[in-house]
Amino acid sequence: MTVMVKNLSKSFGSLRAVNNISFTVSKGEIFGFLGPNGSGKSTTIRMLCGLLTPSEGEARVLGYDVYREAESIRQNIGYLSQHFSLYEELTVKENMDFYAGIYAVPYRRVKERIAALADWLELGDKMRTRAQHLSGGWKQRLALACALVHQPPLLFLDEPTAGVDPASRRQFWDILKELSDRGTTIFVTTHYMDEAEQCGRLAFMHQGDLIALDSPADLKADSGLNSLEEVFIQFAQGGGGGNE
Ligand SMILES: Nc1ncnc2c1ncn2[C@@H]1O[C@H](COP(=O)(O)OP(=O)(O)OP(=O)(O)O)[C@@H](O)[C@H]1O
Repeated sequence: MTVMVKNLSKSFGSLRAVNNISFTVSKGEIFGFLGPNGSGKSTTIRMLCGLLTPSEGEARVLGYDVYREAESIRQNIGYLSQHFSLYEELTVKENMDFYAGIYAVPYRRVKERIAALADWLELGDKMRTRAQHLSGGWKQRLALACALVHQPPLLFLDEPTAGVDPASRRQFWDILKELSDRGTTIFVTTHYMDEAEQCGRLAFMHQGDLIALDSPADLKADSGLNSLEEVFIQFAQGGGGGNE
């Protein structure tokens, strides 16, 4: 099991941001994590990435315990958020080199690794371009390359396509699908329902609770609604139709 979460909670003072959630994610799955603003998605991701200590419950990521082995989790996962940090003054290649260093990619492997990623993500003719001169879609693609430079078996994406144009978003999802076909597990939050539709399973968060977890097709069938958009709105309004 790539991710195992059992009765996990996080409180900030009297606010219960994540309330007793449980689920598992299997290798190679594209797992969509949905919910309205403030429902606890980022807090959950931060706990699973080893960036925030839970208040209660259990979680293991790639077999590592989130309480005792947070550093191992951070070194072995890929993480990309909407606020991806590229070094604007550095070129595409220098950014990738920098992240290879952060993730301790063995020196003798760095060159081939970067060349393979550049080739696959079609960054080859932009290697000497400074990040600041790239468009939004290309910046995001470079950020993905940086997040993959250590070949993580699990990639966390927190609203990775916010502010990216539709064509680039579609290309980005083609890349995610290819990654998943190769066995990389993808854990992704999004507010775009066309993206949610591409996930194998979707989890819905509502005020810290996990209120539904199923495939897009079964979520629609069980609620009797035609679109994920409608399912989302129903869950967001009252948590109705959940399986708890
Ligand atoms: N460090 C913190 N201290 C206090 N409260 C926090 C902290 N981090 C998050 N919260 C609160 O916890 C709740 C859940 O927030 P979280 O960011 O996990 O939601 P989200 O589902 O990711 O929302 P969004 O879609 O806006 O990113 C919110 O009420 C938020 O204000």
